[in-house]
Amino acid sequence: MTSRLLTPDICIIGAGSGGLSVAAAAAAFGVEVVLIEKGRMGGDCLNYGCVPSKSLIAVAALAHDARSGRALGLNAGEPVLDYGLTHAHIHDVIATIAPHDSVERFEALGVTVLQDHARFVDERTVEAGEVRVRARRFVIATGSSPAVPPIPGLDTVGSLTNETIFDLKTRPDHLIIIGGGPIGIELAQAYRRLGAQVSVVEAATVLAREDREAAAVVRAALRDEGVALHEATKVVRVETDEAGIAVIVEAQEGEGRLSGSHLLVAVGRTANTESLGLDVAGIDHDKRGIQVDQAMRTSNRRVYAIGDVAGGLQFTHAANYHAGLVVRAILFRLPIRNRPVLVPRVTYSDPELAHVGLSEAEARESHGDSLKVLRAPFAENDRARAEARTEGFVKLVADRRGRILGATIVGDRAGELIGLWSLAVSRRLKVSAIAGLVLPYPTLSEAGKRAAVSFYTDSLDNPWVRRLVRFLRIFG
Ligand SMILES: Cc1cc2nc3c(=O)[nH]c(=O)nc-3n(C[C@H](O)[C@H](O)[C@H](O)COP(=O)(O)OP(=O)(O)OC[C@H]3O[C@@H](n4cnc5c(N)ncnc54)[C@H](O)[C@@H]3O)c2cc1C
Ligand SMILES: NC(=O)c1ccc[n+]([C@@H]2O[C@H](COP(=O)([O-])OP(=O)(O)OC[C@H]3O[C@@H](n4cnc5c(N)ncnc54)[C@H](O)[C@@H]3O)[C@@H](O)[C@H]2O)c1
Repeated sequence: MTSRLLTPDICIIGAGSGGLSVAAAAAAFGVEVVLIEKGRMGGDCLNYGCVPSKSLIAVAALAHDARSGRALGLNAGEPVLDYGLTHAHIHDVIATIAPHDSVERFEALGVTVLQDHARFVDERTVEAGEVRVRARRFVIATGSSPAVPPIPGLDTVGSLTNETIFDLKTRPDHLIIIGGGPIGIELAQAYRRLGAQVSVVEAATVLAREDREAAAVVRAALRDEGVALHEATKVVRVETDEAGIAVIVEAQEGEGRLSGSHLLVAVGRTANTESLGLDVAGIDHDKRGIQVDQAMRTSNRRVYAIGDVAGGLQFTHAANYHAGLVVRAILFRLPIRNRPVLVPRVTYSDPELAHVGLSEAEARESHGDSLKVLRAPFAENDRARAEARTEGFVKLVADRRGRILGATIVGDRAGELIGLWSLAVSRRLKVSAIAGLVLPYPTLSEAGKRAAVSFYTDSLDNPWVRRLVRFLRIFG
């Protein structure tokens, strides 16, 4: 077999969130780029992740709003679901975005797109089908796949993952979900709101990576809506039964059995490192993914790894952030440093749970007792009251001088509210910057300002401040 040799400046493996961002930016600067994708352009986020899940969540939110209007005097009746149309909506949204990530668009930008499986054959050559690519730099952006836990019976019952659940054309009657991370929780609430019975089996606690108080608010909302949460529960085995699928579980109370129509496995991700030829290319990797330094460089100095495969944060905007860093390094040879603390995250449950910067626990480790924890509950925010969305709070952590170290928001539209705090953390702002902001009334963002203002609450009782105010009165 004769193979064609390409010698671009940059070769990117994987056309998902990370790879496409590198390709688009490099092509915009007129750099020669080869992009290799073995599956669907757009990767997980577009096809099996963010986009379909948020489209489903949007329909579920409409159903929930229709029901919750009753308490406010608006009875729209019980919503009637046509899941066929919900399925169509999900895939219409994917189809609307797909041209932006398509082979056609990238070729029009000047990128050579190869639709094949890529693997390294030596330290500076990648093979994709009949093409060999020798590039000045390589960027591995191969993402991750759903992890498969070693649960007896799992391979025989026909379970779902994020790669298959959005293809269902009918709504599950009883969806059992193994795993209470962001995937499990977002989809549990969505299917429950669409009328399914939903049970979540979680080995530890739901949303365990999040602030405990904030996760408790989401947990309470899910329970209120009728999601059955089984925490600290181990899956012993799964088998088929007359309902469809049975999950045998073990908790402190003893063994139990959950019977459902469908089973979703959402227990984390496995980095896509297999069959990439990493060892022949001298690229170190382990169970978490490809090992990179702070500059996203692998043990092979020609090769960078970004996004889910790089073993750190697994978010679309994290992959985009990594992409921006490596473009700066490869094109302009600028020094770069990956700073995960700047990357916000949002779980799109309702209420949403958003976070950026240090958590309270992390900040306490580095700042000890001098740490200031500032809070404002949405129950005291007028817009939240008007909209009957008073659950949740804003929590800030600041050092003793008021520098903002981190923010957690749980509540309605928390994902939209976290942007301001991302700016505060990345620009090392002090609470005074936010306390001095003029914000429109009535908005949810005022809760954040209120938390910032509370930094000064102590000074209201401070005798020196009071004395100063009395003294200044002398001047008329
Ligand atoms: C259900 C779900 C919901 C999510 N929701 C959100 C969300 O709301 N917000 C958010 O920020 N993140 C979300 N994520 C995470 C987000 O999807 C990922 O973090 C993001 O897609 C990672 O981008 P990436 O470029 O690293 O990988 P991907 O987007 O997965 O792209 C990797 C690409 O590489 C290709 N590839 C792999 N191996 C090879 C090879 N050898 N040769 C050629 N091509 C290869 C794959 O086919 C794939 O297209 C969600 C994930 C899931 C599963
Ligand atoms: N809104 C978002 O940005 C968003 C949404 C979905 C996914 N994601 C990304 O995708 C990643 C993967 O999500 P995920 O929810 O699959 O993973 P996760 O690792 O965040 O959570 C998996 C959960 O499954 C539990 N678990 C593991 N094995 C189990 C078992 N055998 N039985 C019961 N429980 C078990 C773990 O304790 C954990 O709580 C996330 O970490 C996130 O980075 C992001």
